[in-house]
Amino acid sequence: MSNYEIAVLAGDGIGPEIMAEAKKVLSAVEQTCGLSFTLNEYDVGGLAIDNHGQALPEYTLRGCEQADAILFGSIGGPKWDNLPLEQRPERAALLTLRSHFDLFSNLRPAKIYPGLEALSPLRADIAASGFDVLVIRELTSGIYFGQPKGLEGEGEEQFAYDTMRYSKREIRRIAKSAFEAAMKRGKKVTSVDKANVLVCSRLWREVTEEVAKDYPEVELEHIYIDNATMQLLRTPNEFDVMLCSNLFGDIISDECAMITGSMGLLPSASVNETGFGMFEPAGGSAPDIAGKGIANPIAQILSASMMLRFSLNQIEAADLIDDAVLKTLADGVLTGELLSADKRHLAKTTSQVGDAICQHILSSTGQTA
Ligand SMILES: NC(=O)c1ccc[n+]([C@@H]2O[C@H](COP(=O)([O-])OP(=O)(O)OC[C@H]3O[C@@H](n4cnc5c(N)ncnc54)[C@H](O)[C@@H]3O)[C@@H](O)[C@H]2O)c1
Ligand SMILES: CC(C)[C@H](C(=O)O)[C@@H](O)C(=O)O
Ligand SMILES: [Mg+2]
Repeated sequence: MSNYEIAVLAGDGIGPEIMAEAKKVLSAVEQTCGLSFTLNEYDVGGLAIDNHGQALPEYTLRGCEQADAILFGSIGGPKWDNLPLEQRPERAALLTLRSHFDLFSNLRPAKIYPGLEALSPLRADIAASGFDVLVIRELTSGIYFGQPKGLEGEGEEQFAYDTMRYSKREIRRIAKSAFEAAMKRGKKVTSVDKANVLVCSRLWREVTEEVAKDYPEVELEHIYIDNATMQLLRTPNEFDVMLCSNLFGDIISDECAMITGSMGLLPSASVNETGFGMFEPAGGSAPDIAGKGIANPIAQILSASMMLRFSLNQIEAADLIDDAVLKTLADGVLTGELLSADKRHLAKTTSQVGDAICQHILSSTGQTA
């Protein structure tokens, strides 16, 4: 029997609530697929600041290094918002983990699920035309990681700046990820940039064009970021794979999440060149709903599925989870944010949605919870 060591970093806000459901799902997968998971839990983020004085304690980092994969919840929240940037959970833990493991390739698949078309803010006839986009976001460079400088100057002349930088090597490897993904999907890459203004974007275009030559079957188109945000709403089914730099991918993926109906539906995989990865919802710790048992656990559960698919090569188990999620949504077992105001009294809790997904997994082999 294959046994996998998973570093589980639930984090803050809704993190522990939705992680509890992903753990249940992994347990259902153990019972049905003959796999075994050792889930090692570590503090991270604000919780780790409170418990250990730093957002990414040494024991957490070592635990991640020893694991086969990292399952991450979400971090941050108002309690830690006033810390200096370099100590905040987002920078000190999340960005450090991404950089430490060189998790440059971030996959964020977004689609409108059957039966949930009415949830999309897209116009009904446009939503009916379909939406199934894979955002490929460069995750370890760009403006997030350019040399940060302290404040300089005085008074009204005081200034701050962040530096956007990209090397050809960094652009080439993320572009390859996008073309490889497009080969398995709709054979189209839309590269998002701001090449009418930014030097980094000019280089981005040049290198992307070079990479495209190795993939003659894949159509490459370029689009400016501002236009991309608009066309996503106007002609969403024109997109297949969207290749984005770090900041543009952050913004585009939140827009894609909302087109599907909820931030709570968007999973993500962040992988390096060896296939090692960290898997986490694209959304955050959602302080506005934390502690109420109403967060949607699906993004976290689908992130566990991406972990099985992309890092552990357990395709059958991943398919089983994805299928169980589809069935649960089709059954109308939905958290409140997926329901219109007049139907909100029918909302299920985080835990009820997790249970329903487990039930579908177990019943696939005739077991019951
Ligand atoms: N990967 C991460 O850990 C991560 C990602 C994004 C933001 N953050 C952090 O999270 C904190 C809150 O950020 P924010 O409010 O800008 O973004 P957010 O993604 O936490 O929340 C945005 C909106 O989406 C909703 N939402 C998010 N996840 C949901 C879910 N599973 N189910 C239902 N609704 C959901 C929230 O209720 C909120 O209305 C900040 O500290 C931010 O830096 C962390
Ligand atoms: C929390 C923040 C640093 C992070 C990012 O910007 O990458 C988040 O928004 C995301 O999308 O994963
Ligand atoms: Mg984001």
